[in-house]
Parts: sequence; structure tokens; C-alpha cells
Amino acid sequence: MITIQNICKSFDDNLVLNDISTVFEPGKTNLIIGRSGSGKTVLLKSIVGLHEVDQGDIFYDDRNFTQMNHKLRKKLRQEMGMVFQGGALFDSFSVEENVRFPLDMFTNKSQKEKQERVDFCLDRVNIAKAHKLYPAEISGGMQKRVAIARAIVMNPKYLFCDEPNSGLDPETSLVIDELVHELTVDFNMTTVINTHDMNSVMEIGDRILFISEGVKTWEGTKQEILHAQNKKLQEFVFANKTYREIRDVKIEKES
Ligand SMILES: Nc1ncnc2c1ncn2[C@@H]1O[C@H](COP(=O)(O)OP(=O)(O)OP(=O)(O)O)[C@@H](O)[C@H]1O
Repeated sequence: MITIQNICKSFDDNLVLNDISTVFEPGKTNLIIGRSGSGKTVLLKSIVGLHEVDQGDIFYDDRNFTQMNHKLRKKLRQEMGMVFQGGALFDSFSVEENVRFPLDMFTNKSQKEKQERVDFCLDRVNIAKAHKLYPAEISGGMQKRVAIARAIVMNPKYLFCDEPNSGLDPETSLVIDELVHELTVDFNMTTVINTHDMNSVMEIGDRILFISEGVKTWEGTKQEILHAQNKKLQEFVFANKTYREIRDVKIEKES
């Protein structure tokens, strides 16, 4: 579980996160949504410590991350898996070298143990015959799966994904969403995903945090979002005609 209490973050005079509090629960995919520039990336980066917050606290379970020194934060980071925008694989490493990288960096496991873990993770994300290939030799969807395999190789308690579907077609996006959701449940990870993708919201939005101009404006589940009365949220969600139609059909069915 990750608990955020009253965090604020400014860049010079620009207040980007304004008193945000929320709880991200384990075994759930927690989505952060909002317009471009609303503060999603700054929030995600603040949670993992890539930005220092000006005020407020971030707890990983009962551990106060904001109060930790560099050494303790470094240790806690080993419990975090991250999937960056674009995959961020090392081009000159093969698929299996990419996935093995955190094990080489942070563990003393034997070669055999590392290989077993790499094989397990690649198997888990359904990559069967690409172990020796290089990122440039596989599709964008496969690259994303390799990035996910690398993110889970250290068996993290917390998984962070920044726009995991960027650059993918809708069908592949759905496969990636389902994979992240499945892994979250299977490994009981606390997963936080920054997304623009309304399809993801409707598919895997166990918990959704909507921020608008740096302020928490709504939170709820994918079941609740279609009925939410918040005007800013409605403008965001129902900018898409398909979701207006889905809402209307649901409301008609229920009445
Ligand atoms: N390092 C920085 N220095 C100064 N301002 C920043 C910095 N990073 C972000 N900002 C500002 O913070 C605000 C929120 O940016 P952020 O990247 O979090 O938005 P976002 O919701 O993730 O947008 P998008 O969906 O387009 O990625 C913007 O006004 C941005 O200019």
C-alpha cells in the first residue's frame, strides 16, 4: 500500500501538485488520469522520489519515504519496478540481458538462479522465442512486455508504469493492460499507472485518481466513473463520443 498525505510540489511560482492525498492499494491497478499538463507525471515522479515534494508525506506501507535518507531510499527502490514511457530498454542488450540487468546490479544470485528468474519472467509475459533478440528486432508490444518482465524481475511490491500504452495500437494496448492487471493480482503488487487511455480506465481501473490542475478532483472505480457527477471529470471522460454512448446505454438499462 502507498499512502500519500497532503503533498505539494511547485516549480518556481508554478504550483503543480496542490495538497494531494490518496491511498493506492495492493493487488489493485491504481490509475492516475487527467488532462495534459495536469500534473500526472510530476505526481508519479514525486512518489518514486525523482522529484522532492515541498510538503506532505509518502508512505510505502508504514515506511515514510519522504523522511528517509539516501541510503534507505536506495534500498526501498529495490522493491519498486518501473515501466517507463517507450519501454526504455537498452538497445545494445539482448532481451534476456535487459531483463537480467537488475539482478546483475542488485543481487548476488548465481548465474543459474538469474537465468531461471529471467526465464520465469519472460515466460510470465508470454515471450517465448525472443530471448536472444535485440530490442530493434522485436515489435513495440513485445518491447513493452520485455520492459514489464524487467520491472518484475526483482519481485517488486510496487509497480509504476508511465503511459504503458503509448505508441501501441488499441488491441496490443489491451493485451498489455490485461497483463499488468493479471501480474498485479497474482503478485499482490501495488500498481500505479499514469495514463491518457480511457480504454485502460474502463478495463483495469480498479481505482482511479483524476487530477485537474494539480488538484485531486475525483477518485473512484471504473464502475463509478460513468455515473460521476463531477463536471471536470465528465468533460474529460465524455470528450470521447463512445463513452458518452456507453454511459447513455447504461443509464437507459438501469432506468
Ligand atoms: N522539471 C520541471 N520543471 C518545471 N516545470 C515542470 C517540470 N516538470 C513538469 N513541470 C510542469 O508541471 C506541470 C505538470 O506537468 P506534468 O508533466 O506532470 O503533466 P502531465 O499531466 O503528466 O502531462 P502529460 O499528460 O502531457 O504528460 C506542467 O505545467 C509542466 O510544465
